[in-house]
Amino acid sequence: MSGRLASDYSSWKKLQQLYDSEHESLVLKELFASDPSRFSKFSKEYVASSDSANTFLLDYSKNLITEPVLNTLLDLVREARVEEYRDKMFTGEHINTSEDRAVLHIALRGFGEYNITEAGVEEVPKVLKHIQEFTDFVRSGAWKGYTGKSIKAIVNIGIGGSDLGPVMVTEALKSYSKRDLTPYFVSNIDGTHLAETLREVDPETTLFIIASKTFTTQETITNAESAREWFLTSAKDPAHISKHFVALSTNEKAVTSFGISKENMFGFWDWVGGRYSLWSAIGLSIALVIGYDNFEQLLRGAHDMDRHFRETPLENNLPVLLAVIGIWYNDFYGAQTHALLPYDQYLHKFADYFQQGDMESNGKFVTKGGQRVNYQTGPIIWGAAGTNGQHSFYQLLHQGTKLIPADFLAPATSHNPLRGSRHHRILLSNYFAQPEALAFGKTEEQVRKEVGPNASEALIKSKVFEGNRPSNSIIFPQLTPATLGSLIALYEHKIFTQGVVWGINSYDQMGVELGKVLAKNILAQLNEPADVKGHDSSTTGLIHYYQKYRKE
Ligand SMILES: O=P(O)(O)OC[C@H]1O[C@@H](O)[C@H](O)[C@@H](O)[C@@H]1O
Repeated sequence: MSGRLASDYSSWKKLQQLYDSEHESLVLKELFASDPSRFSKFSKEYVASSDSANTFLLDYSKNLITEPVLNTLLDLVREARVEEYRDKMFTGEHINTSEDRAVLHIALRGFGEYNITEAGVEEVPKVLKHIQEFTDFVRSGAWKGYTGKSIKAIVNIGIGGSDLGPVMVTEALKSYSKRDLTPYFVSNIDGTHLAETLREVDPETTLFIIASKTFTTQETITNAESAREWFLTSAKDPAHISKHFVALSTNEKAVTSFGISKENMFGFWDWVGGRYSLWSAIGLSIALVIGYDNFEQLLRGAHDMDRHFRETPLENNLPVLLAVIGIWYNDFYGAQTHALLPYDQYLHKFADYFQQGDMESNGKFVTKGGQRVNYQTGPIIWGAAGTNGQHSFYQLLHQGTKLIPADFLAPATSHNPLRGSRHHRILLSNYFAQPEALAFGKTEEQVRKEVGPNASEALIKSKVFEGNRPSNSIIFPQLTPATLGSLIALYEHKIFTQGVVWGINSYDQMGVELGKVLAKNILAQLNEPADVKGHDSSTTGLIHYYQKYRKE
């Protein structure tokens, strides 16, 4: 994160040489055949320091790496001074230089372990206590709505980091949820999102959580105002708002001027990035759904991974290993994307979550020092829960022309062991089979044997799997709050490590601003065709078409 170009590092140049001279010989089938200890060499078991039940295995042996490649990748981490920047993060230095802010989501789950002087850190326990008390109050039924009924539905109104984390985690930990408290998440400014949600809920038993770090985000504030209007149509008296609206924000002034009292506000601080905020007050909906104790387990799981990241030598440091393997494909093999493929229905939002987590953090072409990079930075993150993807896009993973590194994740035990876990065994057989098929493929010779002598050459060629397609596999005993916390933090620190190597600021998001400004300008021009000014002919033509056909 020094602002230097990564391509200037001697280890980067060495990696380029290694790639040029060796990539053709990096063939998984041969690498495995020539080294019976490859799995034990390139896999590691993680055991959380405070909880031995929180454990997982990371198998990275099915990657196009050798020990010299991996060692050089780790040299790159050293040359980029990742450990020094990691320590700066953990001591509260302002590593988000463009905004002059510390990056302290780690302190939200630090349980007082760090000696950080940044303002706000000392208030973390107080906010957690507030979350705990409020959560217990609502879940027990003691918190009553304006007609004296208990809360049955919570509607989180937020977008980006104020939505995706709570959505992903409440889905992931649904088996821990209080089933008579239904969560809804409204993010899109498209009125359909709010309207369809309001059809499902009753104003007398609904709690609205307005989640916005800034409390100025157009989508969230507009949705919140519309929700308040809907609520008051039934409740009439604005005094009832205090029983049905709470806010999660850093902006007390905006919260109170919206009509939510200070007592109903859960605060956090500017050093919590939106996409790293589920550990903060933004996690209130999570705590309401799974209960405070489980929320705390989630934080503890993340804290244990923080400790692993801080204390483990680079060779055994799991976020660092994932990061450097990603860099190898992204910057030397030219891979454009990275797939996250959880074989767990509960994790069906995992890839969506890390789309923001990774792409908003590392989708940047300028270093911290202001130089244009001459290499690729963050990959495109995408994915879906297995086995659904197998019946749609896996064709391209197996036989397409693109290299798509992928992470496969799965629990050994399901929370829903239907028919004596028959479903789960089938699921896991696919989880094991797909990386195997990607890595080792099927040769022309094997195909010929299968199809017999009368098959056409074209048919034979179409059935060949070239293999040599890399992946990581992560397997854990069961998806628990603590394990999920560790897994999320694993990927957060992977993103951190890559950002430092690429020399970019992973903690601002300047790239989302331009569109917001243009939309504001256009919004003021939408009424009259004569007002549409200052655009290119394409944008003007599109707005005129809309004006011709719109109905109010
Ligand atoms: O929580 P807020 O302030 O409403 O912001 C929501 C989102 O707003 C987006 O504009 C940012 O790019 C995200 O990072 C952020 O999470």
